[in-house]
Amino acid sequence: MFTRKLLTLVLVVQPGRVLLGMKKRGFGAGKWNGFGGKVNPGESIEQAARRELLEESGLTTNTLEKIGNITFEFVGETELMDVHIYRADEYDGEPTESEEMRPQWFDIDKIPYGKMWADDIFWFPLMLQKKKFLGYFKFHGHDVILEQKLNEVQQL
Ligand SMILES: Nc1nc(NC2CC2)cc(N2CCOCC2)n1
Repeated sequence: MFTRKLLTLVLVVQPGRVLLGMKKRGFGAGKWNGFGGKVNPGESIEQAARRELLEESGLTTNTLEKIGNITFEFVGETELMDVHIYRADEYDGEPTESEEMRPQWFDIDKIPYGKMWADDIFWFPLMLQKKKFLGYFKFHGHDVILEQKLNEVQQL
């Protein structure tokens, strides 16, 4: 009944601040988010995460740590989004605007949750505490969460 679309999301975190990108087009345009997107055939999820990070922000990293997996359902749609979330605590390069994303550093206490996907305010605190989590969010449209589950786990 449901198919799954594999997607990636990378959050680059430094002491006291996190790098977000303003999505300039496509899915989630107008929202701040981490860097990520689709997994191509023949690519591992981690390789896709690294590729999207480089394409969208100009950064590479040696320290990609898997920290979460969230499944998203949209009422009336049969394709679930299976988002694999990573944290990078170190990076190489300079944040660079791309066609997709305009990167900007945010102090941890000034994360613009009102201009991000509605789920982020729930799991960002776990991500920032380096906790690992599994989640499920049921959306009505792009703004209303009808149901949610979020559990900390010891391993992913
Ligand atoms: N932060 C975040 N929240 C999402 N919520 C679901 C849309 C309701 C999706 C998403 N991404 C999906 C697209 O690929 C990048 C990550 N990233």
